[in-house]
Amino acid sequence: MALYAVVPAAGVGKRMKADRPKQYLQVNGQSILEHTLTRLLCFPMFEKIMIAVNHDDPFFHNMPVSKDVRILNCDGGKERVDSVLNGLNALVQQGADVSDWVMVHDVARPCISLNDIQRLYDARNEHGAIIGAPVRDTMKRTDAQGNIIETVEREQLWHALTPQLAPLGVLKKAIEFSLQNNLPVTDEASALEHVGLKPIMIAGLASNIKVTHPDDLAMITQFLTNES
Ligand SMILES: Nc1ccn([C@@H]2O[C@H](COP(=O)(O)OP(=O)(O)OP(=O)(O)O)[C@@H](O)[C@H]2O)c(=O)n1
Ligand SMILES: C[C@](O)(CO)[C@H](O)COP(=O)(O)O
Repeated sequence: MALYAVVPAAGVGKRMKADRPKQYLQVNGQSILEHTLTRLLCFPMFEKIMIAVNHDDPFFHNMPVSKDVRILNCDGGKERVDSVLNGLNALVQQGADVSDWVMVHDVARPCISLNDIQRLYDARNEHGAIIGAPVRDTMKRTDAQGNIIETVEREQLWHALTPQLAPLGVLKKAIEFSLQNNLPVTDEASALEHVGLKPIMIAGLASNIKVTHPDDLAMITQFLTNES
């Protein structure tokens, strides 16, 4: 069975408060999107990489990486889950089979390691598998005013990261079911859980952070500089 990637990249990056969507901010002379796609392209097993971009995206199609033979693109959607579903449907339209494997990876996670991708692929199963990082700190829940309400048990508590893997048809049906039933889907595993599946957690590098807030830029610059 073939392996495909879907890269949700149609967000606007509100929390980054930048002059452009965060995936187009530059780090070491390249946009975050280029860092991420270049890294995914280094994993030879990806048959095709389907990136979901905003319909009016003024940047993507002018980038050399958009011309790579393995890079396909489709329109993103209102929410991340809609962009992912659009990507899955676009892959099927391009000839992917529902029995093929798909990994979904945020464009905003440029520090993904090829080793983590390989380990996720090696863990492939019908329930799905995701890359995560175990929580390291004591976790607190607060009220809206920041008053600590409780300490959250952190045993077996993880940060869900990406990529997240599943059989393409299984994930597509799980997302469609979740949307039809108004169930919350913030990652692929939550959709799989909604249909009773139990994806496996694979411990990955904590450096695989999602660029979300302005202070994340310094961190990924450090990670990407140290790797090069
Ligand atoms: N409608 C959307 C919303 C998000 N994403 C993508 O989903 C990933 C994770 O989402 P997030 O970090 O929340 O990105 P944004 O939605 O851009 O950030 P914000 O919530 O701060 O606006 C990102 O790669 C983003 O581009 C997407 O493809 N389509
Ligand atoms: C999918 C994800 O990266 C898992 O941690 C995360 O949920 C995406 O960010 P969002 O802000 O929830 O869209």
